[in-house]
Amino acid sequence: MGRLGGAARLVWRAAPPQLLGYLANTVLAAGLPVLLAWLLKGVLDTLAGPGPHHDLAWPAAALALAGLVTALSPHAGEYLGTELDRRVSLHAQNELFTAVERFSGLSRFEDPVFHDRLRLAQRTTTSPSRIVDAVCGVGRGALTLIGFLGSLALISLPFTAVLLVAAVPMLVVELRLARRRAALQWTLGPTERWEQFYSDLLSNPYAAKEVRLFGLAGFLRGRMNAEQRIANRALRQLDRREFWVRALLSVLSASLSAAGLVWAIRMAGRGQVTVGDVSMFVAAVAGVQVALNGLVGSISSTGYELSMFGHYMEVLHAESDLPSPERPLALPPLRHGIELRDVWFRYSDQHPWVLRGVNLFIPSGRSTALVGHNGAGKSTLVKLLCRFYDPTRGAILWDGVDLREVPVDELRERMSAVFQDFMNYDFSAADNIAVGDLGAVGDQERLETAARWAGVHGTLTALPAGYATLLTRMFLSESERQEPGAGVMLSGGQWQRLALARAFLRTDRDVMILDEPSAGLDAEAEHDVHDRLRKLRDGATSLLISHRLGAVRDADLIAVLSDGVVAELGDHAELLGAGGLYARLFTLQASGYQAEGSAFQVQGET
Ligand SMILES: Nc1ncnc2c1ncn2[C@@H]1O[C@H](COP(=O)(O)OP(=O)(O)OP(=O)(O)O)[C@@H](O)[C@H]1O
Repeated sequence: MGRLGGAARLVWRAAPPQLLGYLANTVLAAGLPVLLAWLLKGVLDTLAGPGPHHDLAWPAAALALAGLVTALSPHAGEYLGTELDRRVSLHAQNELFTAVERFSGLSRFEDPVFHDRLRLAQRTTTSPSRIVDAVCGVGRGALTLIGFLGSLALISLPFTAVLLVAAVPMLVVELRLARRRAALQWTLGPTERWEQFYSDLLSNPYAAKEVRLFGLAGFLRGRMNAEQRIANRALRQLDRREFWVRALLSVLSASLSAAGLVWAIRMAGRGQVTVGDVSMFVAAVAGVQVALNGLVGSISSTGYELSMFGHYMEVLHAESDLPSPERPLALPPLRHGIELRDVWFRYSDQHPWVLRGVNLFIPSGRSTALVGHNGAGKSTLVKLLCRFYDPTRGAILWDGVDLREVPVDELRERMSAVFQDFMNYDFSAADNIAVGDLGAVGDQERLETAARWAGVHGTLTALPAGYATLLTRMFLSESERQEPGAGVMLSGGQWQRLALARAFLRTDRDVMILDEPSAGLDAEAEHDVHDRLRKLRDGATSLLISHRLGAVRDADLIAVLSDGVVAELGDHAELLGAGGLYARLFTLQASGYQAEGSAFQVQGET
């Protein structure tokens, strides 16, 4: 009932006039067949009586009018139903993604169960209008049924009772089938996700290189087909079961009608009922059966749609993945620094520990660097700083205030970041930068300043439409595709610079996080970017992660993450002197630049 109420409220919020129109049409459609049958009986009985038949003009006109409205009503219903669908779908989709926006962390997006639920919830955004449709179908069926049952009962009460009793197993069976179908949709979730994954890989331009070079297409297609076969097998089983059950029920209902018809004809032959009664009987039996079938179908599809709508409601009412503080504290501007106090973290209870008691103070106004082997947990630490997850144990304190005590949006407003796995948006170059701060949309001066900082301004101005050039060819219309230079693909390093420009839009923020900001850049560009970053980080609070140790050596503080803890801490000279992991890695990297007998040395190293 809760889901039914939820669906009804949603439809009412989305399209009140369309809903009222649809309901009115439903009532009309329900009453018309009964009215038609009675009018026809009246006309036939009058005709069968002694003539002349001057009093037939009005019933005939009413019959014609009822016939006309009967003919128009389904079209009106279809139009109103489709319009209702459209409006409800838009409204429901908007509500769904507003709810998804509430999940401020990342864990839900990494949870397959959540993905299955979201996929079904997206698919059921038209469910509310279908539920209304099905409930209307129930109402319409019930009204028609009552009308015809009343009419049939006047002719044969026992036959009416038999028809009604025969409907009970039909209803039970249909409800069970509906429940099975809804359950199957849920069970097939992982299969459908795999299938989607393979089909995306086969058409994704970013995957196309490897798929072609390694000859993966046939392999992926085979796996995709295998998943589809698994789903088809399960669906086919259910379809077969539905077919046999429904065939059996149809035979039952057809036999009943035939028996009734034989009985009515014999009665008329004996002169015990009129011709009009026979016509009424035939119309009523057909009407009752159609109405009963419709009613049972509507009840079962209401059940199915309500089960599916449950996924939508679950997403809508799911708790946020990050608990929000009951009495949030204001986040002060960072004065002293951010402290990680005995931070332990693992992605879930089933995952191993990534951080095992990290203690680190990131001082305000200073540059800190974080280094360590692949998989040491550097990016994880960054994600904790942005509060994409909460520490499993321990706390992160912003000038002594626990990050869990402040509104997460406020925290993120204070940060600027370039992530290791930054996004390439299929937008224009200008919008690709502006997403770093939506306040900069259309502010060409700000965008250009950020692009200059990232050293990408020249590249962007040289594009066919400058900053307005679309950085994709995926969304161009047929005519746009013909234009030379419409939709340009950037190189990896150029994308990296755009990601940097995005972060540079936020230089006024309290903390700047740079996770491998120069990974895709050529040597000159890397040198240039780090030069700029050095200037930018001077006097600002920043955290730089880089495997290029030459780039982190200027940091005021370098932390080495190893085995889930900060194993070494100090500036470049101190860490080199300590002769630990940092010294080993630095020396190893530096040796790569020192060709034997070459005059080239890593800057500052002798
Ligand atoms: N979303 C996730 N779910 C589960 N495990 C994860 C997730 N992200 C990372 N990990 C695991 O956490 C560990 C630390 O990963 P992280 O990305 O933080 O390392 P890193 O130090 O940044 O590595 P790299 O230098 O290669 O970028 C790895 O073992 C990784 O497999």
